[in-house]
Amino acid sequence: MTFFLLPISLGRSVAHLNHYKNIIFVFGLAACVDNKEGVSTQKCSAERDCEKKKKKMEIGFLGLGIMGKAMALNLLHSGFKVTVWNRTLSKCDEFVEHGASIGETPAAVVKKCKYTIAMLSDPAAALSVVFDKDGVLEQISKGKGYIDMSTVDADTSAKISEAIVSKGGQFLEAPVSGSKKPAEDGQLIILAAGDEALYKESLPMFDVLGKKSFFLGKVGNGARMKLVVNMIMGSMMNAFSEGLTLASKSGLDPHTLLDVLDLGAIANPMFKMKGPSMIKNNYSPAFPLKHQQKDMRLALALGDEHALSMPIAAASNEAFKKARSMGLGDLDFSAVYETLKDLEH
Ligand SMILES: NC(=O)C1=CN([C@@H]2O[C@H](COP(=O)(O)OP(=O)(O)OC[C@H]3O[C@@H](n4cnc5c(N)ncnc54)[C@H](OP(=O)(O)O)[C@@H]3O)[C@@H](O)[C@H]2O)C=CC1
Ligand SMILES: O=CCCC(=O)O
Repeated sequence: MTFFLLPISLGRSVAHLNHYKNIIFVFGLAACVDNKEGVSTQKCSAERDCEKKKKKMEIGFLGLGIMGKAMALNLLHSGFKVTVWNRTLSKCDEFVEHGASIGETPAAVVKKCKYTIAMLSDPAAALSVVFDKDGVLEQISKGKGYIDMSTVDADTSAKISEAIVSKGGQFLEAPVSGSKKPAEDGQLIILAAGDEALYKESLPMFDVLGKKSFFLGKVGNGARMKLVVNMIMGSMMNAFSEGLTLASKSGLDPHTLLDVLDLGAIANPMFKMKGPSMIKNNYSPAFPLKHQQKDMRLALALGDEHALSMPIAAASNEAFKKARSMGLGDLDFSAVYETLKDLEH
């Protein structure tokens, strides 16, 4: 632990508090705590050095959707210099008032920045941003790193990695666990794999974006881990929806079901957070259902590779597909609950 004097600053917004999330106040002294697999803000000998390091890091950010927006804002509020790009370019404008620059194309962003992060919807988007005209590949070169944090399959990640490395660049996949709120609060769980040197260089950024980073080895392992986690999550959401529906059909109060669940062995943050809004039919999107169905599909493809029978995941995928066919793809993935109500009529 490194101790240093810190001026006490109160009354900041949550985003600004994110700077200090690794800092514990002890009688006017503060300690940088290592909570990131052996690496964290303690790498800097003092907060002053961390700030200098951040200001020197020119970071590109591609994809300002639900997750990308929160992540790019956290980087900006933590003192990084950030250049943003989004396919719908007008979404970049609001970032300028937070100190960001705008890049006209992915290539322009990579040209300007030593490190570029991408947070895009799916494999097609991740490939397009790299390989299409004005894409990342046109400007990636030795000394530049590309960090794809989108949820994609291992093959997509490998294709991108090979292309980046063939141009002399470094590649890291780093999908995340955690949704809109953890992204806003800098509390994501980062599942990185690929170039280990780039992983280590990325830790000052990951310290801002997440609460824990894992380095999982070769390219593809981050994607695989993420798909396994989301396959479990999607299956749980379907079991939960069936439980809520069965409780209602049986004349039980679904709120009481939530209370019972929360006290027992299967209590979990997802039931606790999503349950009350599901009961109110509120599906304001944190994790869009279309992305959850994409993840189920990709996880099932991973199961195919290993001839693994996954009947629960397969049934859950069908439910998410049905929800998409009902026009619910842009709502939160908890809207899969609606498919059961549809069956009631
Ligand atoms: N939301 C969540 O809770 C979580 C999401 N994820 C994953 O993170 C990624 C982003 O998710 P999220 O932010 O929710 O998604 P959004 O749908 O909110 O944003 C998707 C982003 O991808 C861009 N995009 C889509 N298609 C293309 C394309 N062909 N070319 C270039 N850009 C494209 C969109 O641009 P445009 O604005 O122009 O449409 C937008 O910036 C996904 O892979 C998702 O699975 C991971 C953890 C949690
Ligand atoms: O990919 C989305 C994951 C959402 C979550 O972990 O809550």
